[in-house]
Amino acid sequence: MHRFHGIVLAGGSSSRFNGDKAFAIYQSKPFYQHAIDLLTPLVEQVSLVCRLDQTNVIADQRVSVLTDDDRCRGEGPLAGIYSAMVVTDAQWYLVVPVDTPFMKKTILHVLIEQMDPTYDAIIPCIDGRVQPLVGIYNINVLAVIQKQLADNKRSMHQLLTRLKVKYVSFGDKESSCFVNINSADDFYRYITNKEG
Ligand SMILES: Nc1nc2c(ncn2[C@@H]2O[C@H](COP(=O)(O)OP(=O)(O)OP(=O)(O)O)[C@@H](O)[C@H]2O)c(=O)[nH]1
Repeated sequence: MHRFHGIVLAGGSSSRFNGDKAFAIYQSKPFYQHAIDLLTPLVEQVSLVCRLDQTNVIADQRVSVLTDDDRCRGEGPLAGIYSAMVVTDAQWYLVVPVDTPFMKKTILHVLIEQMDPTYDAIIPCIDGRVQPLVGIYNINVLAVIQKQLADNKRSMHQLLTRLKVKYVSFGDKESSCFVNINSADDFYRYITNKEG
């Protein structure tokens, strides 16, 4: 068993985006590569969990490319976390979504510093808003996730109510790191408009 594994969640349907968010380009690099760059120096191994149709396009030697387990394929971020945990062997999992291209290592370092074996998860909060897609989860949560999925409860927030969570607050200054690109409008507002 290794200690620390990274998970990039990339298998969403991008239904609010014009195209596949995983391949959207920011600073000349696809979003999925930003996420891999972020995790690679921090963990022992990285898994990227995506849809079947993405597997031929994702090219990065640094990661294991996985798809969702048959039992929960396409059932949301919880399915992605479950699918990586069930085929890997680690104590802790550092999770990032593919659509937060401004996330910084410094934020993840703060979460790592807060790791504590008496908790199930270490999760950031911005202005009291919980951000469960970026976080550290103990392997203990696998059984809880499995039960949630079996009960058709796919909400990450709902998962957190079942766990012992250490919340880590970040200030306003860091809120830009958590910006989520969901729509073409978000892409224009935060990327095209700024990059010119
Ligand atoms: N592996 C996997 N990842 C997922 C799944 N659903 C969402 N994700 C990822 O989880 C993160 C957050 O998901 P959403 O914001 O809902 O993104 P999305 O589902 O692609 O977008 P919408 O269809 O617009 O909701 C993104 O990084 C997605 O790629 C899934 O079923 N499996």
